[in-house]
Amino acid sequence: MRTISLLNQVAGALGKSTMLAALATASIAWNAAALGVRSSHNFPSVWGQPARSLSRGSSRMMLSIDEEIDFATLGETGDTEPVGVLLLSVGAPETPDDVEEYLYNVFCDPEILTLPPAISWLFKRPLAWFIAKSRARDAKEAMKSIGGVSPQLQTIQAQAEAMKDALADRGIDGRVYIATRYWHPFAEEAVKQIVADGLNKLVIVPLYPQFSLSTSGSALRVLERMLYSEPGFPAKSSVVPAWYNRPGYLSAMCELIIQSMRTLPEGAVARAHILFTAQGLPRKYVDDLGDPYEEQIERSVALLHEALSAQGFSNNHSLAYQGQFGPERLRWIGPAADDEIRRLARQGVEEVVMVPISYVFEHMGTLNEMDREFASLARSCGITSFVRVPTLGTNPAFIGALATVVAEALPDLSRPSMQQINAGNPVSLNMVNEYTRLYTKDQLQLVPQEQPWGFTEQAEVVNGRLAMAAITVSIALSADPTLKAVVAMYRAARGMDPA
Ligand SMILES: C=CC1=C(C)c2cc3[nH]c(cc4nc(cc5[nH]c(cc1n2)c(C)c5CCC(=O)O)C(CCC(=O)O)=C4C)c(C)c3C=C
Ligand SMILES: [Fe+2]
Repeated sequence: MRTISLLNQVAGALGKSTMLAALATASIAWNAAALGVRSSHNFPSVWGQPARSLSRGSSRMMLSIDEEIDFATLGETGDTEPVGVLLLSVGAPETPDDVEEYLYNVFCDPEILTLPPAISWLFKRPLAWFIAKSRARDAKEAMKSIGGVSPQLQTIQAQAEAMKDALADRGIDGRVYIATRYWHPFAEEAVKQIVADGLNKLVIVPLYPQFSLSTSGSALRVLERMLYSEPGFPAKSSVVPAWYNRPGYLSAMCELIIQSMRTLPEGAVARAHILFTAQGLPRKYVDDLGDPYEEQIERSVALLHEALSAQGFSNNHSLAYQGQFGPERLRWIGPAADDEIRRLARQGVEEVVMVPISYVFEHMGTLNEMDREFASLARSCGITSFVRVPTLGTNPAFIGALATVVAEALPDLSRPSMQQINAGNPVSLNMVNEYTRLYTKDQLQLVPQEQPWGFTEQAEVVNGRLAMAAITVSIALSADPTLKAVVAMYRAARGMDPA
């Protein structure tokens, strides 16, 4: 189980019993804090999560790969009403000082760290805090090593600007907004602006070419809740969950790959091995939750290889994954990129062109992991030429592809949902919900909500119990009322050696 594995990871560093005691103590502190203290920080997109996921289990969305869609025939509405375009991404800390809080937000995401609902409300925030604390130092160092700032938001802002122009070129009055999952601007901030701007139409485009529950899925879940709970949320909205197979994306990628290949020493181009890399994902997402990410990554590679071959670059190629973390036994989709580099070197490969296919902006994973760690590993293994293909950024062909993706979504928006029902067409379950009012605002509030440091009914009951327990324990330990003593008692009670 993912959760247990992460617990084990932390436990590995501290010793299981110490960690349990620390967690229990943190939990007491947290719940005690819930008696009236509210953080000065606001993390709307984290706090807005229901404790129980709305669609865990077998009803998970599974995207099928449909090669038959003729994208060129979509679009063309002739409608001049302004359209909101909401770009979704991960978000990055602005400075090294933000790192801990940012990681806390990441690990509060139930799509990243999933706890059983029965204990989630009690342990999730202390556990997220604990993991964030234990990862923060390395993450801060990594951030400092790339100049102390992640270029992510700046690039997305430039992408948004460029998209506005590309949409205008297509006759669309697009207003482009940004929502990042774990840092500002959060989805709530973006939606507030969209509502204030009075937009009636919205196309949501995750800046992830391939769909994963852990990325686009998580961000869309937040927006789905807002669709039902935010007055003024654009009445007509559409999502493009994945665009890894769009011709514009593929040709922009090919262009960048070929440019990088041409920087290789003369004569080496044909010999170079193209190593496609993608962000890793715990195998459990694919095997147990039906995450289509791995399948879409593999399809991206096949399509890119096909497109490159058509331009005379039918080089040997392979696929590997990066960014894995956690304990050894947490299985990730593979192979891992570092293992693949070693394997290629063992086979005598001397030129490697590494292509990141799941990111569309530079960030820690490209600037630190690829440019420093993988490049130095490749050198030490005897690979003489190692070239990393840049991410798409504001590449005009790529921005054009995204603008086309938006244009293609417009006919969907201009068809009111009731029209579909009246026409007797099949519609999504969401649309049925809309019309049967399965989700009303009141009903939504019945879903247990995660709260920041404020009151929840559960927290109040537990606060009472935990406060009593804490008072009892501190009286019993009045000679030495410290965590160390609590841990010692805990270990003694379990018949363990002293820590
Ligand atoms: C189990 C944990 C994680 C999964 C699964 C995951 C999937 C995933 N992530 C990206 C792209 C990015 N992730 C970023 C940050 C980030 N992601 C995780 C964890 C998981 N991601 C963490 C803990 C963090 C924080 C940084 C770190 O400690 O590594 C970023 C932003 C980085 C930056 O701007 O500096 C990106 C981009 C994809 C595509 C993906 C799909 C499976
Ligand atoms: Fe990530």
